[in-house]
Amino acid sequence: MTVITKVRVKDLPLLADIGINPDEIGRRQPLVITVQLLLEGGAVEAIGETIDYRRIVRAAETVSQVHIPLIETFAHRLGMECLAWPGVVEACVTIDKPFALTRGLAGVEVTVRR
Ligand SMILES: Nc1nc2c(c(=O)[nH]1)N=C([C@H](O)[C@@H](O)CO)CN2
Repeated sequence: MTVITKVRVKDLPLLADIGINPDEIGRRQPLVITVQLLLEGGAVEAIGETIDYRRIVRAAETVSQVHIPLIETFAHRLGMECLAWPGVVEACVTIDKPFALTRGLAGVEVTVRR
């Protein structure tokens, strides 16, 4: 039997100093972030055998503290941080930037894998 465990934080709203345009530097804009982590190992019976999803929120908040030009870079940095945690073999980070376009919703998805 195979057990596949994924831990997810979905649609986390976050303010970040993000953007390639000069007027986007030094101010914070809303992002909506979803992170899904794939864990190795079997059935989870205790919090110590998984990733506390509050840790994902804290990591996203930490990445949002510095200016990052591209949402791809933000997603990659957050994914790499999560991948360094015990038992995480894959991190998929989706970021939407709700006010980037006057029409449509801009977003990216970055997956990093061990
Ligand atoms: N693929 C991307 N395209 C663009 C990004 C981005 O992060 N990834 N960012 C911008 C600007 O910062 C935009 O949000 C405002 O003009 C443009 N294109």
